[in-house]
Amino acid sequence: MFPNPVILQSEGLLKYILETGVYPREAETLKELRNATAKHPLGFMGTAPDVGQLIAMLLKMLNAKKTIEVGVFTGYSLLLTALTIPHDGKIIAMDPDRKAYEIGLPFIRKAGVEHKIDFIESPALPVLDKLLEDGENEGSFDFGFVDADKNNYWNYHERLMRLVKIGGVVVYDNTLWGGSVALAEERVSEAKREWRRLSLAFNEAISKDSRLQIAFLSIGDGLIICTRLR
Ligand SMILES: C[S@@+](CC[C@H](N)C(=O)[O-])C[C@H]1O[C@@H](n2cnc3c(N)ncnc32)[C@H](O)[C@@H]1O
Repeated sequence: MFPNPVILQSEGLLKYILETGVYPREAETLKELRNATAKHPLGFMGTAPDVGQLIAMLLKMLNAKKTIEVGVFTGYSLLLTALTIPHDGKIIAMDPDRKAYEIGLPFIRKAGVEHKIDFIESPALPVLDKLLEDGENEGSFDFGFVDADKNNYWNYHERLMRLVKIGGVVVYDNTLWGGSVALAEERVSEAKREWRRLSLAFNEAISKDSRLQIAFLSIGDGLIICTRLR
């Protein structure tokens, strides 16, 4: 999500990073999608552009061709992924909110990458289960990005650990939940408490998961990058 309370960096520092190294290199269609999304009633809750830059680098380093996207919204991270993977790459993307996806669709079309996207209008869990029913999908994905409902993060994790190949990467967004994970509960607004609790539980569980190598970062709203080791 973006903009967000910045966790360990001042707003000035983030502004400096974005203006120096992120916005000048951001694809025009991504910029346009981001601006169009700002008019959404919920504002721009898409992936932060600096997180997007990191994701694009990971995708390139992995030579990712087949990816999963859980939580599309208007498609900032989806378009970013589609622009980064090769011409014959494929993204299976899921979100129950088609209306939001349609706000970003003109920019996906303009970028000429729609053919790489299989958008499924549905909550993600049944889609991931369906993919797993076909044994051929197990261990076949290079990359997954999760930016959706917190209460299901661990359910997504269990499934993605089977869908992503050994050596593949899964990235979880919003793992610091506005910095609330580092605050005492009484200092957090009622509205944020439940997802703070879920974030704490998920972060602890993933930190103990011996199947993974992880990098836990304070970029954007908090990011955990996991490599499947076995
Ligand atoms: C923070 S937004 C995703 C932002 C997106 N990555 C981007 O760059 O614009 C979270 C999205 O998760 C979606 N979502 C909520 N529950 C979901 C579920 N059960 N399965 C899949 N997506 C879900 C919401 O509809 C919303 O569009």
